[in-house]
Amino acid sequence: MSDELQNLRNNIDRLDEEILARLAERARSAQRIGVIKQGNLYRPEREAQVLRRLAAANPGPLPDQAVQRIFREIMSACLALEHPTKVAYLGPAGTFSESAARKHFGGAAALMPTAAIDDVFRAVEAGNADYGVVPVENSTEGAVGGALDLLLANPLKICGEVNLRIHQHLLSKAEGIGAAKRLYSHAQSLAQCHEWLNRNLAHLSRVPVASNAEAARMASEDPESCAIAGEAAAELYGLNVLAANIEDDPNNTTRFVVIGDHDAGPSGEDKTSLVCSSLNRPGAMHALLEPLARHGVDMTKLQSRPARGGLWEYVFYVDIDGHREDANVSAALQELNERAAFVKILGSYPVAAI
Ligand SMILES: C=C(O[C@@H]1C=C(C(=O)O)C=C[C@H]1O)C(=O)O
Repeated sequence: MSDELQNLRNNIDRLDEEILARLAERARSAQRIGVIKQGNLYRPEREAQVLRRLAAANPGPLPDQAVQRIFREIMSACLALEHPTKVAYLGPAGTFSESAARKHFGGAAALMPTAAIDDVFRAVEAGNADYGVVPVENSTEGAVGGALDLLLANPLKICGEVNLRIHQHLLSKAEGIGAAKRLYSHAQSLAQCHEWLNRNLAHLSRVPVASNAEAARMASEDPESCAIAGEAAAELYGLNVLAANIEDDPNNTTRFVVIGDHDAGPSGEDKTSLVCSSLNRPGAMHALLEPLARHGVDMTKLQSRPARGGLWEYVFYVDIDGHREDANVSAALQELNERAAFVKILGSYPVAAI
């Protein structure tokens, strides 16, 4: 081995020991904070601030995202010293919801798969999980209506958001597509790859199933089939990737929200989500949203859903920039409240840091 190589490795060994000693010191500080806080240690706003500060201070050559992923894991491990955070998600193992939960809570969290989205809400409400992660919208396919309805009906709060780039792969137990007779996937995933499928596999019958992880499981038992699912499902079920990244939109992204029994404190870069309905008279919708513009509050999402119980009546899901405790947001929300037939604040939370 050359002297230079040996020297560099010696240097890395010494640095690793320094990093390890500092990690231990950091973990002890987090433990002491746990004693002072007594109770729930997790603070989404503080974690977002840590990740943003480190990205801003990053001297390179590691990219900001790599630095943030490393520190996400450090915080996850520090938090687990108290007790591993229990997070419910729409299962089974291998779904994109699982990847979103991992991305947000890190490797030390205890993830709990559930059979349906409403079970995620139930697990958190019953205290069987500390938090839940649910998909709310996809950049190709739009709103996940069921999740929006549950957010309205449920007392839980949104305390975070996760954006996950969704890469879809064509998977099979077989080495090639030649013998395949069926294609399994979730309807959302089939829709996200619609054009690619029409161009490349128009002859194959498409079978929608409960989740893409379930599709991967079925394909693992049936070599005459293939599935569309993500990397996590491919690994879990030992499938070959016959074609990678087959989503039609190269920016295909799903937005998830984190739900818990409280929302988050202000982090300096926040969003607030609410649901409202206007009085049923001309110009009511404009009157409802006008205070936002007047107080300089940016609206980043406006989505309507049919209101349960009234034919052709709608509720509106609104996301705005800022925390509900920020002066301009608080003033705008108070006026909106006076003008609306109904308002529910779903929560304020940090803008996704990674
Ligand atoms: C240590 C704290 O508690 C938790 C652990 C954090 C960390 O390891 O940096 C950050 C926020 C909390 O989720 C804190 O509030 O500062």
